Amino acid sequence: MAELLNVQGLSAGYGEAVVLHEVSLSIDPGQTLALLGRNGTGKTTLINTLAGATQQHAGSILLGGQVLHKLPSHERAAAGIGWVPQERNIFKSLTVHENLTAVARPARAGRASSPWTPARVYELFPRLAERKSNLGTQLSGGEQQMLALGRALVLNPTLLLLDEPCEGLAPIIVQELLRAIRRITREEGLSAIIVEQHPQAILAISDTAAVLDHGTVVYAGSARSLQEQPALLDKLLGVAR
Ligand SMILES: Nc1ncnc2c1ncn2[C@@H]1O[C@H](COP(=O)(O)OP(=O)(O)OP(=O)(O)O)[C@@H](O)[C@H]1O
Repeated sequence: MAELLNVQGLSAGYGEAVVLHEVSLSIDPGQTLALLGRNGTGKTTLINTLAGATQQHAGSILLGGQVLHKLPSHERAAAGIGWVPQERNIFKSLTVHENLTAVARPARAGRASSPWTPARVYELFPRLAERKSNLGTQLSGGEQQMLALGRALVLNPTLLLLDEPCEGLAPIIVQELLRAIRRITREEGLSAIIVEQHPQAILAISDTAAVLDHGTVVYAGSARSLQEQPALLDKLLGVAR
């Protein structure tokens, strides 16, 4: 099967500072990759680099065979990247519905599953349907995260980049979001890279995993295998046992 995402020798950072060192990874169509690592190891920098929001020094990024690393961020969205940054970046002065309709774009030709529309986002997150006319400023943290995810979905991407989607949210909302993410990836077959602080929850809904340390990949392999080796996982994440 042809890879969906192929990253080779990626070095990137901020200005002259290099944070990622020769990162290589790949994702097959329909697969979910859990991106793990201690604080400050470069997870957000890798997500932002794929989205075109850092200084890339070396390496290549191909999505479905298309060269991404030479494109500016907005053209990467058009090429199929659905980025949900850590800051969520919703338009706070627009309503929920305006946030969704402002960015919606038709699905690519040849797509197997139904395209994402604002109506399908409301079906995924009934809370957003109830808040349709509310401004972004009037939403809870969980609702903002649902809207940020909905906004990425209506771009009809081929690869979702989710940076700590559950950060700072109440456990009941985390469960709701994880269920939605599982539905999007498992049932709809959308590919995703997910950064999360709670490895077990995210490994359980991922096919593969990559662990970063000091900006380099120190584990790349099956999510289940990592889940079944808690001692290795703790070692890679620097957790004392
Ligand atoms: N805008 C920036 N300018 C300069 N350096 C930055 C910037 N953002 C992050 N860094 C540095 O890059 C390194 C990696 O940070 P990054 O946020 O990618 O890590 P992370 O693994 O996502 O951490 P966390 O789990 O805490 O979010 C850190 O040393 C950080 O200080």
